[in-house]
Amino acid sequence: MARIDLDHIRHAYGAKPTRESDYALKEVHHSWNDGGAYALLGPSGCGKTTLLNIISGLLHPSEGRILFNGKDVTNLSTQERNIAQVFQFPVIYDTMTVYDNLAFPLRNRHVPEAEVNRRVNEILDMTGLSDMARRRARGLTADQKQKISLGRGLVRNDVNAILFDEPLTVIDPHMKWVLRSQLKRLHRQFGFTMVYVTHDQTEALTFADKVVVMYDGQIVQIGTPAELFERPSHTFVGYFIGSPGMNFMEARVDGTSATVGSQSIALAYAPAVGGAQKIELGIRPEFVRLQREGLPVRIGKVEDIGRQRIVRAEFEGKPLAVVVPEGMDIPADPRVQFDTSAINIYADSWRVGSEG
Ligand SMILES: Nc1ncnc2c1ncn2[C@@H]1O[C@H](COP(=O)(O)OP(=O)(O)OP(=O)(O)O)[C@@H](O)[C@H]1O
Repeated sequence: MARIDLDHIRHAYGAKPTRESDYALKEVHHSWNDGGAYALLGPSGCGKTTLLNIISGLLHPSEGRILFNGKDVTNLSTQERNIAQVFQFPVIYDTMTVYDNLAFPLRNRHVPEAEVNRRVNEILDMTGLSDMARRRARGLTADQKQKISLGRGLVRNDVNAILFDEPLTVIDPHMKWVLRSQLKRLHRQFGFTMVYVTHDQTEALTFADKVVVMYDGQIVQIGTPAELFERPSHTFVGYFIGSPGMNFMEARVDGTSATVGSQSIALAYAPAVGGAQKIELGIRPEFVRLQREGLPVRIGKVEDIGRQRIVRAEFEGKPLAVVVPEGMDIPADPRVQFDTSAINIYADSWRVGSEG
């Protein structure tokens, strides 16, 4: 397993990039821990696959270096980097049996047959494919084939990293959940360095120790699920993580007080907003309360989503989502209160800490 250093990596698909917007991947400079489980999360086109392909060696970055355990592998092929990959669609040998497909990566490296047998049986068990071990892969369904692909990715224990590119797309929803939990268990057991690309936040948050949120060719935050929820570094993270996402309201800030429209809201700290052009107050719908006391608000639609309700309200002429937990009443003429400790302040889209 390996620690992965991304050293000032940039990538442009076009020949002579001149402007920042020419780069599909803007500067990425990070270290990923040996044995970490990382999810690359972001919308379509944000650069996830580009970054994954740079790590795997399918793509040579326009600029920068990539290191595995301190060794520069930028010019090495995928095979020389010794990594396993699982793609969105199955990559298997149709004419081989399920067993032989799983054994292939091990036999290729001359692993003793007794060890091959032990590891293949473990993977067959994990993927629920034991009953069809002796069948040829050709006749299997798409999700069974994809389970073989996953198994082939997991069967070796000597790889530097395992890279997954939206591997569960073709798997049915229940099996998705099962495989995700098994991946997590395997990770705990064997400590593989895993990088998992997805645009599905549930998938990312349940799989990873660290979620790498990408937006417009940049990594905007690397954090635990709790950090992404409580302290989004960028407004995109606030908006993208959570359902509904964070509320953002344009504000003015003076010391420990923010003003939204004509209302003043107390802050827990004095944010260092400097000369920012746009200042926003961000608060998750879970930390907004509808009570008898507080600031004026207009209630719009109330959506009942089972264990809680989402209230679509208007605060100072701007939309405000509020999550009302089960068993909590909405008063007849409600006013709104913001949980001070849950307020984040953003200057030109980036979260700012306290002054001084
Ligand atoms: N081979 C290519 N040639 C030119 N541009 C490309 C190529 N591959 C990707 N791009 C562009 O680079 C940007 C990043 O694409 P990338 O596939 O890395 O994003 P992604 O986050 O993986 O998206 P998706 O979730 O849709 O796979 C996009 O604007 C895309 O159009």
